Amino acid sequence: MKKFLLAYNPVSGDAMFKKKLDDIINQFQSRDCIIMPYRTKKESFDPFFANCVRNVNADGIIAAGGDGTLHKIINMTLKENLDVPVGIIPSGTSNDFASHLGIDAKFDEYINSIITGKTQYVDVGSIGDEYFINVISAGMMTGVAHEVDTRLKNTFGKLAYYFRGLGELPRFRGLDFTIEADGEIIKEKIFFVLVVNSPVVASFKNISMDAKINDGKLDMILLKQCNIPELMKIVADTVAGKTSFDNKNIIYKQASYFKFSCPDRVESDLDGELGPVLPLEIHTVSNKLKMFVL
Ligand SMILES: Nc1ncnc2c1ncn2[C@@H]1O[C@H](COP(=O)(O)OP(=O)(O)OP(=O)(O)O)[C@@H](O)[C@H]1O
Repeated sequence: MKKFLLAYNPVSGDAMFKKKLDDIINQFQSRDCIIMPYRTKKESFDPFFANCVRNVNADGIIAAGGDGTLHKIINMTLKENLDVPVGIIPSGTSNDFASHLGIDAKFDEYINSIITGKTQYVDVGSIGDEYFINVISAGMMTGVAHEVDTRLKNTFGKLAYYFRGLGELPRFRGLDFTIEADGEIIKEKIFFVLVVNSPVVASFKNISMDAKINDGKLDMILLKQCNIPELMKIVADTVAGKTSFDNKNIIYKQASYFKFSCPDRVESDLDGELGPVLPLEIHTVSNKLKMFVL
C-alpha cells in the first residue's frame, strides 16, 4: 500500500484547503493509498518534515499550496537528500509551476499519475544553498508577492498582487545592473529582471515561450528602463499572452549561469518568497528534482 506525505499550507490561496482535506484523503483512500497530513510552518526549515518523510517511509511528498509552499518543500526535500518524488495540489493564489504542468485541468488524472509513480526529473535554479523551482526576480516590483497582506490575498486572490504592483509604478527608477550570462557581460539601466524555469510567471502563461523545465538552462527576461507608455505596451502584451522578445526594451537570454550585481541595495525574490540581496550567482541544477507529472 502506497503512502504519501501531504504537506499542506493552511493559509495559502483562499485558506480553504482545510475544507478540501477530507475529499483529498478520500480520493487516495478509494485508490488503496494512505495520505498522511503534515501542516507546513511559516519558517523556511522544519527538521520535523524530513523526519516525517523518513519515518513513514513515504512513496512521495505532495505539496498542497502555492508556489511559496512548493519552494519551501523542494528546498527541504533537496537539502535533506530525501529521495522521494514531489507532487503538487495547487491551492495557492497563482500556482504558476503547477499550472505549467497542467495539473489543475486534469486533477483526477494527476492523482492516478502520483499513485502509479509517473515521474520526471526537472531542473531547479540555485543561489548559494537555496533552490528555486520557477522564478527569481530582482529590481522594481520585487517584493510585491511577499509584501501583499495575507488577508487581501485570501480575499482578492491574484488581483491583490496586481493592485500592489500598480501601486509600485510611481516609485519606478532605473537601476545600474551588470549581468553575466554564461560569460557574456551586459551593462544596462533596468527596471527589473526575471530568470525563469517554466514559462508561467504571475499567472501569465507566456512570459518566455522557449523556457523548458528540463533543458539544463534558465531564461532571463530583462526590462530596460523605459518611459511609461513603453512600459504599458509591454504590460498590455504580457496580459494578452504575447511575449515581448522583439521589443527594444526587453533583453532575452538563455543560459545555465547568471550573475547579477548593482551598486544599490537590491533584494531578490525566489518563487514569491523573499530572497538574498545582490550580488547573486544563479546556477541551473540540471535534472535535480524528481516530480510527479501527468
Ligand atoms: N502554517 C503556516 N502559517 C502561516 N504561514 C504559513 C504556514 N505554512 C506556510 N506558510 C507561509 O505561507 C506563505 C504563502 O504560501 P504560498 O506562496 O504557497 O501561497 P500563496 O501566496 O497564496 O500562493 P502563490 O505563491 O502561488 O501566489 C509562504 O510564505 C509560507 O511560508
